[in-house]
Amino acid sequence: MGQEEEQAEGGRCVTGRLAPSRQVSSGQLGHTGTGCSMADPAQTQELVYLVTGGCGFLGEHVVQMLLRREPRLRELRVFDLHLSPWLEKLDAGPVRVTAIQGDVTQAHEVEAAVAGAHVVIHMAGLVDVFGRASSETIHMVNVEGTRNVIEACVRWGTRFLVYTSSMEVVGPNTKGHPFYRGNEDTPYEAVHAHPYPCSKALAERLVLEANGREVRGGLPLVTCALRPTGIYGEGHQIMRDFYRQGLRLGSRLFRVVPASVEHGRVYVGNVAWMHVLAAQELERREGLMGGQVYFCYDSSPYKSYEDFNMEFLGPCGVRLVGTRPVVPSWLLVLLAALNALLQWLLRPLLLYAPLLNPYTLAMAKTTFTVSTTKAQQHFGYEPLFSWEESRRRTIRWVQATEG
Ligand SMILES: NC(=O)C1=CN([C@@H]2O[C@H](COP(=O)(O)OP(=O)(O)OC[C@H]3O[C@@H](n4cnc5c(N)ncnc54)[C@H](O)[C@@H]3O)[C@@H](O)[C@H]2O)C=CC1
Ligand SMILES: C[C@H](CCCC(C)(C)O)[C@H]1CC[C@H]2[C@@H]3[C@H](O)CC4=CC(=O)CC[C@]4(C)[C@H]3CC[C@]12C
Repeated sequence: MGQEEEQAEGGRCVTGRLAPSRQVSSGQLGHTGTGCSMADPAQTQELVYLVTGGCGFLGEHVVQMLLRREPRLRELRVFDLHLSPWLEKLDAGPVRVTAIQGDVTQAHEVEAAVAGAHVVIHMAGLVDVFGRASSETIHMVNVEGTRNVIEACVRWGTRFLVYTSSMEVVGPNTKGHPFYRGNEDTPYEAVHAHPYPCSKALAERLVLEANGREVRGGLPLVTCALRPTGIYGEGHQIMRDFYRQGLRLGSRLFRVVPASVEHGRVYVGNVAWMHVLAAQELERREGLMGGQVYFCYDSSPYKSYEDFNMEFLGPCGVRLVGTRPVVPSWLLVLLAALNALLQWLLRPLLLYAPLLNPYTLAMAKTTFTVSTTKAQQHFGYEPLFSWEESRRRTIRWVQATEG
């Protein structure tokens, strides 16, 4: 198992919004040392990568991972609706980092960012299961945004596209059927009603169907989709919310779903590593990997959502009250429905978006775990971070969030 270096500091980054018809304008980072970069000077640095959604929770880890683990990187374009301040502190070594503020729903902005890129990792999206955004907005960003990325690849001759999909493309379904230690071939009735899983399923289909399309220059586009289960780790907003809630409730949280319901969870560093590896290997193994889906997995234990969170919140002083749910199931269903009603009633006045709603309750109550080795077999993926290391890093981050 790898022991990744701490995040690098230093260097500077030129940021700027692209003019619609211009190609990417970029700034050369100061060459202030190699930092964490794994770049081997003997290897030619020729590749241009684009990461959409590169300033999000997962995106930040992917950007850092690419800088450390892709020695052929010449330029890294980070495309996001909101650029983060940490971009300015990146130590990119000899790699040029170009920050692009842009919107995936705007085809011309996507085109300008893709032009000249060899590989695109597309993870920009609206991750919303709490009713913050309308279903139309979710569709526009997640589906039409993905369509724009594909069309831009075709137009500019970009051959390799890795899409961040989700376990939600499969389930849990609206009937609450368990998916127990399933793999990519396990039969499951995938029925979606919520806008988020619907959008991820549609976008994933677009990406997989685009595999083999002829891009500018006559060569085929090679695509694959990675399906993380619930990601955790440094930067995970929902974990932070639970921690704050626990502190507000006197360092306690109350068990609301049975401990027997298991959830697949995966460490953000391993999801990032899997993206980098998939992107690197697509070229060499296009026949095998093109058009394929892969669950993201590692050695994190199977537990209920609440028990899993306690692996990190427990050492930070929060305890989980109850070996069984402290609230009867019917009452929880009622509260979730009440929250949905309140959200609807209050919408003209304010945004009411609590963690509990009928959809999140259904998710929390349904077992969904994966057990697969497909990524290992197809492109040699092994988790970079052990469970112990993932846990240690996450605890340290939770402790620091309230510090
Ligand atoms: N967080 C999780 O547990 C899981 C996430 N995923 C997927 O991973 C990807 C990344 O998710 P997270 O990092 O968790 O979410 P995030 O919300 O932290 O990151 C998404 C990024 O996309 C950007 N973005 C949103 N709309 C955009 C637009 N119109 N144009 C350009 N950029 C835009 C956001 O500014 C943000 O930086 C998403 O595609 C999500 O569906 C999949 C499975 C699990
Ligand atoms: C917020 C839920 C837990 C709270 C339940 C309550 C209020 C009863 O205590 C989370 C339970 C399962 C989570 C989802 C799951 O990990 C899969 C996901 C995949 C994605 O692609 C995006 C995130 C998410 C939908 C994740 C969101 C939070 C939960 C619903």
